[in-house]
Amino acid sequence: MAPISAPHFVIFPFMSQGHTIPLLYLGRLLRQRSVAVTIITTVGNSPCIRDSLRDSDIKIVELPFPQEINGVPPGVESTDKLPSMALFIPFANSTQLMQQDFEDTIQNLDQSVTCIISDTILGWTQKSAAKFGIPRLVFSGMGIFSTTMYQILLKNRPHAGTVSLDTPFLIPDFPKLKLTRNDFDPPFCEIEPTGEFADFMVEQSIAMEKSDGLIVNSFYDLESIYVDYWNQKFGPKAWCVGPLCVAKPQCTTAVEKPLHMQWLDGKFEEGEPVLYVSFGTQAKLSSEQLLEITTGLENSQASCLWVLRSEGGKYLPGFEKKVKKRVMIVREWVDQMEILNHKAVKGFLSHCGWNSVVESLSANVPILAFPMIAEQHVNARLLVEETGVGLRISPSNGSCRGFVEAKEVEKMVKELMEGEKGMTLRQKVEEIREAACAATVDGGSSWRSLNFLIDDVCGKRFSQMYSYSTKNEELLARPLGQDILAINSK
Ligand SMILES: O=c1ccn([C@@H]2O[C@H](COP(=O)(O)OP(=O)(O)O[C@H]3O[C@H](CO)[C@@H](O)[C@H](O)[C@H]3O)[C@@H](O)[C@H]2O)c(=O)[nH]1
Repeated sequence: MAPISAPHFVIFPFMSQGHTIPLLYLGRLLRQRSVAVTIITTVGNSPCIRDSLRDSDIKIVELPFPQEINGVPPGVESTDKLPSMALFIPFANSTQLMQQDFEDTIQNLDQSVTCIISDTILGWTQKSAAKFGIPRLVFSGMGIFSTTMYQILLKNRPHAGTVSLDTPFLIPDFPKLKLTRNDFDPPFCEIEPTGEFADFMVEQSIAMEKSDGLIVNSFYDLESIYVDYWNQKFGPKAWCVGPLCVAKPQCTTAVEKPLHMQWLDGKFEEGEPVLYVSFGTQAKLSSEQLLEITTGLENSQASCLWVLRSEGGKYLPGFEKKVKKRVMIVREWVDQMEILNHKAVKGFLSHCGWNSVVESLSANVPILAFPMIAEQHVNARLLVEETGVGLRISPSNGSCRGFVEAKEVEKMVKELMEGEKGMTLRQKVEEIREAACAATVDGGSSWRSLNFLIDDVCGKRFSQMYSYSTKNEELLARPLGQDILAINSK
């Protein structure tokens, strides 16, 4: 009889906070199902990952990050530390130089590899997976609505006849949906996208199509028609296994509450609702835009907790003094989930990065959308027009993309925090939160989807040996018999 061996998934996140954090949660969910997990990362990113997984037995393997990459300062191994997003392509392309080390690692791990889960931006890993005959599942970090819209744009070109970036066009098969080219980030807003970014993304897209599945940090009820559509028209098969943030462990060690959490406690005691403000880890605001936002927040009279690290310190000292009682500015990394789940937080002024979206909805917090880059404008459409869980701040030029004035920020913050529209949103957000919870508990759609995914990758054998449960934290997948055959002997 072959040796007993449980499935072993190798997870290789892209070096970017918004792409890594959800995959660490996924690793935890796989561990809860008795799947062995190895995370591949770089030397520079590993301390952070090790710290975040310190309570877990997930294995972490470090590979050296390529050196002397055109324009990328030495030591920068994560996109949020890039001095400019213009360096994104050299940074992302340089990861291909890790291929040999990655393949050596795959071959030399103690346990044979059942499946590779890697980021869409690490498209080259598809070739490595194919070389060893290992299934590769892709993770892009995006929701399936935006993924589908980008794919429709690429394949069906519904925007081909538009005269301007703001001319609305219909989306085939979705007659109620209208988008503009400005919903898509450059170069995809062009009718014929060209250049190194376009070429790079087409390459990643081809690698995705050759892969064995797409893991989505979402849940079926949130984007059901787009999940079905994707699975019928495109592929690879989308597995909605989120919100992955449900796997975030509770902090059990007694640590002193950070000042901003104490401030939130105080606001809650005063009965003062708080707007949480954060624009994620990648977007950069111009100092002019920052000034409009600060003025708008100040005039709205709302209490705000604003996480603002690198952007425009130039304008903020004065602002901080003026609004000291109502606005708390935090300049370091925060536990965003903890903030969103605080009882005082009643709204989120957000850039609509997908993780922030799912975290906010899971915490029952409606969103005031201020999209900036990447697929965030498309996410904002989903939240505001498709799902009714958000309001949107509109630029003054009538487009969905452009400069936002202070009076618009003020008006929309008031509407979200005190207005009727804000009230209506809250009911819808509550419904979505309930659906998100239902999806992830035992028997829910995401819970089942992850179990089916494991079965699918393991050739249906795993569930015959294990009954899944996420309730027992000690032994979450219960072996039904002792004679477990090798699931993936090489
Ligand atoms: O101080 C902080 C700042 C961020 N976060 C976390 O960092 C993640 C940020 O992710 P996201 O909200 O998606 O923002 P970005 O990092 O900007 O996301 C990039 O990646 C996402 C996933 O692909 C895309 O949806 C976005 O458009 C893209 O900008 C979330 O889990 C946050 O909870 C913290 O915990 N503390």
